[in-house]
Amino acid sequence: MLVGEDPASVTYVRMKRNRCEQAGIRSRHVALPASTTTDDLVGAITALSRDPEVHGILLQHPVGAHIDERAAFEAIAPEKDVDGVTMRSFAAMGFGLPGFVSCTPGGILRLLDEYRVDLAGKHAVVVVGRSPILGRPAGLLLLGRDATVTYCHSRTTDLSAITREADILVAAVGRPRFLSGADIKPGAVVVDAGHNPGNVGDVDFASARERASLITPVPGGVGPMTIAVLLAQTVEAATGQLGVR
Ligand SMILES: Nc1nc(=O)c2c([nH]1)NC[C@@H]1CN(c3ccc(C(=O)N[C@@H](CCC(=O)O)C(=O)O)cc3)C=[N+]21
Repeated sequence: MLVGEDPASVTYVRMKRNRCEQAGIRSRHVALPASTTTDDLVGAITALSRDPEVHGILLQHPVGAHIDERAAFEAIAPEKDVDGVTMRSFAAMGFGLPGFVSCTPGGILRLLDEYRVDLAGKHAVVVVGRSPILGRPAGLLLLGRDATVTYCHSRTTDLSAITREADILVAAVGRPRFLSGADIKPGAVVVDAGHNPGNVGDVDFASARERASLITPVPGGVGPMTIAVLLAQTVEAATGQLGVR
């Protein structure tokens, strides 16, 4: 689902739908005009929430500034919240209870697990931007795995001094090449969750790879994991709703 015509958003929606198709999951793209109001959007999502043919709903963030995005997210039925964006999903994740997680943070954890990155007791620094579905939930998931979590942001004093203490550094700022080798502790694991125009991450890969023991590239790092988690949670939602498990 899409509000407005931001070209990056259009690309992401297309990628997600392609991957659904490859996985045999039918997808419906509900493109709404830029003039859509909060009421229109909540109405459209409520209809999908009630539609028994639909098992998962993703509202592509960000929506236009004139729209109450939170109200729109909350119109997603909890059992269809495959992107983990509702307050209920967020709270469950924060409490370490089962439920759908935000796809990018979920993908980051899957990636770290796959590469056997030890999290317990490690200092994880998450540099957050303005996305409600990325940095904050990523920190909560890391906390749930017993990492010592520090959140940094654009107003953090001496950011680099903190990132240089990170065993695991998650960049989720949304600013191209915001972090580089000088901000990284030698041997750190660097996760670049940034997606900026032109497929540029939040980390300057060339200098960062000199210091990091493991580092995710952009493209080909976190992005495909986001989509993998989306598909996995959609299958889980469908099997749950169809009672086939
Ligand atoms: N409610 C919501 N949930 C999201 O998960 C969400 C969203 N809104 N809004 C937009 C961002 C962006 N996003 C991406 C997912 C995959 C790639 C991805 O797979 N990228 C490829 C790039 C492929 C290419 O263009 O070459 C890669 O990193 O390798 C990128 C970006 C999900 N988002």
